[in-house]
Amino acid sequence: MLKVGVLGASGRMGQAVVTALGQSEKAELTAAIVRSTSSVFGKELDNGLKYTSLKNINAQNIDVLIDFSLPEALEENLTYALQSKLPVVVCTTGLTDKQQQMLATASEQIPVLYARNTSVGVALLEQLVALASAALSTADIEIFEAHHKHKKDAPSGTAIALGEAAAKGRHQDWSTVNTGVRGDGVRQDESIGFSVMRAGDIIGEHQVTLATEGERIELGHKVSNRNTFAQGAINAGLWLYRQKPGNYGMQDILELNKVFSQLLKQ
Ligand SMILES: NC(=O)C1=CN([C@@H]2O[C@H](COP(=O)(O)OP(=O)(O)OC[C@H]3O[C@@H](n4cnc5c(N)ncnc54)[C@H](OP(=O)(O)O)[C@@H]3O)[C@@H](O)[C@H]2O)C=CC1
Ligand SMILES: O=C(O)C1=N[C@H](C(=O)O)C[C@H](O)C1
Repeated sequence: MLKVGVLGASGRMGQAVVTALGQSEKAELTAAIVRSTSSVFGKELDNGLKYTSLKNINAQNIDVLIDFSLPEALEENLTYALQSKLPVVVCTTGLTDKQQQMLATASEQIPVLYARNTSVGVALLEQLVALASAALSTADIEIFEAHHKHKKDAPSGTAIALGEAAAKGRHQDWSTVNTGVRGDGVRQDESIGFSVMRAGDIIGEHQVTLATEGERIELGHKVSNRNTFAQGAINAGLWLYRQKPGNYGMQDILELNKVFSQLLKQ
């Protein structure tokens, strides 16, 4: 059994991972990690473990860390992973460029998998978007995303990843074409803009539109249960535990790059 430490264990996603681990035959929860100021700190979980903080855990009881906390916690979490030489699956979104650089630097010493969306469907969608963007090289590309009213970052990490995939399909520099959330003004050619909805309990929806005069393609993905993300993160942990230090993504696990390049050769 893979021993998993969950960072941000009290949150919406942390709880989904805790539940999924309780039902897994391949991985188990060995540390439910929260801030020492968390309202659940010290409380007991169903399996008898207590919510604890990084300062109080024993790294010997952990094979891999899964991080579903918030960007504010990234540095402390990564420092712990480095000191303890533990692989870490980072699922937090809204990271700054500097924080993403921290992940790259850490990956020289430990295996790091950064997944802004751990679902299989979004990993595939990224490939489809890159392909469609390359094939319809003059189409206008816009990205819509919808999430629950508690979400803090916008556009979502997934929406940004889809924008990056679209730019990659056209060999464009993302920072040049990224226009952020659309506002006033006429659309500039090649710009990629975002529309954002925050409402109710929407778990996560994304749609990429490629529009030309007279027609448009819409590529989308909807999640109806957080277990989808939780299972993806656990599978990522099971895979990452066997890897050497390096910077990985969901594409590496699913080997989608290989599938697509073989398909395109036919
Ligand atoms: N990659 C993916 O597939 C997905 C990624 N996400 C991302 O995961 C993250 C968490 O989402 P969600 O579960 O909805 O968020 P929640 O707000 O429900 O949970 C956040 C968690 O982080 C903890 N936390 C908050 N602030 C700090 C801090 N300063 N230091 C340490 N821990 C802190 C909270 O603990 P407490 O307050 O108890 O101390 C809580 O456990 C977000 O970035 C979200 O975008 C979400 C879904 C899927
Ligand atoms: O905060 C969320 O809930 C989600 N965040 C991720 C993101 O920002 O892309 C993934 C998912 O869509 C849910």
